[in-house]
Amino acid sequence: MSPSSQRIATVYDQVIARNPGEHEFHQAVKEVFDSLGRVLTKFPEYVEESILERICEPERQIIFRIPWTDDTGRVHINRGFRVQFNSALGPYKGGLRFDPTVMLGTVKFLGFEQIFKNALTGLPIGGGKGGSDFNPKGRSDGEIMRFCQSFMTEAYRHIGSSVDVPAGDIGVGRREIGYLFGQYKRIANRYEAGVITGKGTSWGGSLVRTEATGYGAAFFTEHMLGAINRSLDGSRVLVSGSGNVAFYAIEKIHALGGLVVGASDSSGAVHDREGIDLELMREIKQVQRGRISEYAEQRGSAEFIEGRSVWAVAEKHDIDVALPCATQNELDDDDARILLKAGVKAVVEGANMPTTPAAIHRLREAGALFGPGKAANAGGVATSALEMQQNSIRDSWSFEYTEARLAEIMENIHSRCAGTAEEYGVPGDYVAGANIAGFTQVADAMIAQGVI
Ligand SMILES: NC(=O)C1=CN([C@@H]2O[C@H](COP(=O)(O)OP(=O)(O)OC[C@H]3O[C@@H](n4cnc5c(N)ncnc54)[C@H](O)[C@@H]3O)[C@@H](O)[C@H]2O)C=CC1
Ligand SMILES: O=C(O)CCC(=O)C(=O)O
Repeated sequence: MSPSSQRIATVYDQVIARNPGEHEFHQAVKEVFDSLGRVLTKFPEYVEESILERICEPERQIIFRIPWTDDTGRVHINRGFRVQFNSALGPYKGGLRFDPTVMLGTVKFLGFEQIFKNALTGLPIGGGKGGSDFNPKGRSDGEIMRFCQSFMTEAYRHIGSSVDVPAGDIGVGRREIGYLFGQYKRIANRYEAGVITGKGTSWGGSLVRTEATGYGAAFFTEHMLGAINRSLDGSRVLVSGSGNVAFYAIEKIHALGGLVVGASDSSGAVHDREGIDLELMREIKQVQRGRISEYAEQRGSAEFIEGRSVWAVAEKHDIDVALPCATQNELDDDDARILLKAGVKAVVEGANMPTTPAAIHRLREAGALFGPGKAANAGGVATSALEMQQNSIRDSWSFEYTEARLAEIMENIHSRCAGTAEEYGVPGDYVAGANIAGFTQVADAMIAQGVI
């Protein structure tokens, strides 16, 4: 084992020992560390300055009680988190997730990913993430509002437009951002628009932020396919999920000439041979907040596959491209096998860490392209940073201009990942390219800022 590999193994063992039971955090750290052997050999100062040890330790972790009252008057207690991971490049930036599965390890894995993703955008934002184990499913608007107000009653002390800027993630969309911002404004007694992103466009939000993660993932996919002389035009595509990221990924893939023949939610998947009808999907998922089975009930060309993931559609349909856009570890080794048999050429992560390490290995061994989330889904946070820019100059940009900025940022991320992979002797390895490019930028800034 080389001295660099030895050091990486030692620090990884320390991460496991210091963060027991946080398996998703361990997984995220390992995926980055696996790319860094050559980097540490080339830049011994990263070892001398203990950058690996420092980058795995959040600068600050806040855990708090969230009491709230339901519509019957019953009091509930949830747990809130904000992990302020790394501020070497700018104020902490990253979303909030409201989901019953959220625990400290979840927020740490997401916050860790966010450090490198935010670096790749080329914009001045550090890495952070937050959330709660609150389950918004089935809750009334009033209950959601009271929960968000209680969350912000504690969180407001820790955030600010130059300190830490939250946004949405799973279970947190425009409605929740509104309630969170309203409570911040009330307690802080100032209209500090840049304190949170994903706001409504009439009160400080940026056009394109809603669409940005999905659109960005589609742009990134198009660049990856371009590198092997293919394109989304005419491609048969599967997208998992049917939330914010999935919906707008499907919209842009269709605009670029692809056909998305499957989507899903946590109850199952739909297979639609004629392509997902987004107006029907919008009505069911965004307006009625219903289940995806209702889509199949109302659409003649669609079939509901109960309790299975969307990758099951690849047992019945040839597939060129797959975009996991729902949640972590949702595409495993068996799914990768099914997708490869169906002819998949590229898997691109719209979600954060949705592909298991074994699945990534299988896909890459088989010669399929693999686009990691920290690069492919960075369009959301990048557009959040554009929202912060607009807030600070009290301006709002047109849809066309903002989308053009997003497209340019995604093109730059693609060429940075591809170029870095080439430079380190692993052409086409977007995982290594993204990890090395993000890590070196953050590490250099940490060294420049001293031991803090
Ligand atoms: N919203 C954003 O701007 C960004 C989100 N992401 C990531 O994208 C992913 C999706 O986030 P959003 O679309 O914002 O959340 P969302 O709450 O709008 O949608 C999540 C979707 O995933 C589905 N889902 C959850 N668990 C599932 C499972 N086990 N199997 C199948 N479907 C399942 C839900 O039914 C829902 O359709 C997450 O990993 C998130 O961290 C990444 C970058 C930015
Ligand atoms: O826009 C943001 O700040 C949040 C984006 C996010 O949470 C993510 O990239 O996973």
